[in-house]
Amino acid sequence: MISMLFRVLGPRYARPVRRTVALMTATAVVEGLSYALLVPILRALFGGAPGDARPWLIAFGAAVAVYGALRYVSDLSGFRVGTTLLHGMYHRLGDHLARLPVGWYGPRRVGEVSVLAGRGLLQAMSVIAHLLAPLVSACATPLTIVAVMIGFDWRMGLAALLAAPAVAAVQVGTGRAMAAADAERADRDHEAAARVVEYLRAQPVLRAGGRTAERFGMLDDALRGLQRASRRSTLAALPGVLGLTLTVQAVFTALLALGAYLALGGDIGTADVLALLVLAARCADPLLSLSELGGRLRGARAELARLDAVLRTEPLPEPREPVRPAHGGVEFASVTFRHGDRTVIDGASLSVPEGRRLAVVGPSGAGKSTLLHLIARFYDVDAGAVRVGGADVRDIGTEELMARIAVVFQDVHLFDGTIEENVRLGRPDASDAEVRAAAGAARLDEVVERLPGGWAANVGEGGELLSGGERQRVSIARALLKDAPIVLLDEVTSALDPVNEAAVHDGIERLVAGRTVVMVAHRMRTVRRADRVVFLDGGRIVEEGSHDELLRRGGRYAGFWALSTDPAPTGAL
Ligand SMILES: Nc1ncnc2c1ncn2[C@@H]1O[C@H](COP(=O)(O)OP(=O)(O)OP(=O)(O)O)[C@@H](O)[C@H]1O
Repeated sequence: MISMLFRVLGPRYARPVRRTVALMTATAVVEGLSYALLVPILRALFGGAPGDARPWLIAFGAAVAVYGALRYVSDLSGFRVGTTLLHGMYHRLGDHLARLPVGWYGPRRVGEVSVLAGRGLLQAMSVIAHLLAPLVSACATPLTIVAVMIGFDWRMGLAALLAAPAVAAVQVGTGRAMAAADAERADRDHEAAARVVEYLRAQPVLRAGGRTAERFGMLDDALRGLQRASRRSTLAALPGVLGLTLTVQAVFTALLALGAYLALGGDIGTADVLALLVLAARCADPLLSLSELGGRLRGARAELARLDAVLRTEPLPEPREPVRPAHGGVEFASVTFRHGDRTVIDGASLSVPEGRRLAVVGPSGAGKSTLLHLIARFYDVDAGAVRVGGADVRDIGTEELMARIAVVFQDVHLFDGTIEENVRLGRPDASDAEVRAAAGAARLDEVVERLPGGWAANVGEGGELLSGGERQRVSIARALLKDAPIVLLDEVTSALDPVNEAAVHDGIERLVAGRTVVMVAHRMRTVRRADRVVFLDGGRIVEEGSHDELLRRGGRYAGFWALSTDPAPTGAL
């Protein structure tokens, strides 16, 4: 666990943690040594010379004061390192998430990562802020006490030392026995948290479906699963707690018996036995606290493992010697791409010369959006190559590639800020006039005029205060502002109202003018804008040509349009 902790922390934070652990160990040792002074004190008090106890009592007071000061400093250091780490880890996780391939962000990931970044990170980092000091103390203080006992009487000391392997064995056994129950509980916990997020997000759909009073079955199941897993994990912990208590008591009883035996044999004085037993009793508390600490540590370890898994997910490799694309053309050379076992793009080859437009058409699930994602290198291909400007996208630096590509996808995400801030994301250093011009070209200015607050109007979380068509206009304005030579367009499938439809159409016309365009087209009107069309089915390009050629050929493409335009009125396309 310690190596996982240091790996998660990274080299920058490992050193302050090591320093804090050293300070905590020193504190625990001083605590143990201060207890050691009880032996001469008790010896003097019960050995018939109580006056001899005075200097030892003063030394004990001084040792307790040193311990108190060290404890304060080490607790403060643990707390400070914990909070600094928490802050640092948020940044580390955030930076790492920003470098992960966009394709990594599947629908489940959002719930998972939000739980991890919130509660998970807190729990993982609580190891340092709250668990490290008691853990170090629970191990180092008893060991120091045992070392002192060996110094006073090796037989009693060695007998006490036997507790160490016994306690370690119980702890390791409990950890192993609990591993499955703990992992299940942590999984259920994450599942339930993700379902709560899903339930909240699904409110509009549930209400529209009239399921307001009804409970969300999947959430109920997840919560029931969590309850069962928690019960199993609590029950699984019981033998460990009991085992630890019995072990500690057994060792203490053995020490008591050994002390009595030695005292009766005259090998050791009664006062010494009493003093050593008091020392042994001081070991019991920290040892018994191990069972509670163990449970909390296991919980933190599960979160640490999740954090470790995310941090170990490799970002797409950056090229060592990046290549600059020579032009704005796009090419697929025998590209195969799989999602898990499933081949989503199967040996696709195509070419879009600079300034030309390619429409991608095909049934749902054919792989159309994936084709666009591969151009923007959301994922790396499994075979073949995707080239932009003649260069393999894997050989182009991410920034360079992103600078050449503007995307307008169906699900537009807006940040909770003003319209202007959202448009400016396309090119953060654009002048106000450029932002206004792009917004005008996307007919976003009409939306701005209507909104109270105008340009400063807030769009709400995810752009919820704007309609779907209005959000599309923001996305088009962003792409226009970016002024990239290649445009990837995934056409909105849902119907827009006539005003928005016309505005989005106008905006897209301006956006695609003079650029290389690859667009997923769902409407005949969009396809007509393209120079060439590929018809994709099951990840394969089954037909390719101009719209008119393909219609004349009477193949899959012609059949597809016949089917999708009938019985819908052709005017809608
Ligand atoms: N993250 C993912 N993990 C696993 N499979 C995925 C993932 N994303 C997409 N797929 C699968 O890949 C296939 C192609 O998906 P894609 O979105 O490219 O199709 P599409 O032609 O754009 O569909 P539509 O027109 O319905 O949007 C689908 O069967 C989809 O289920």
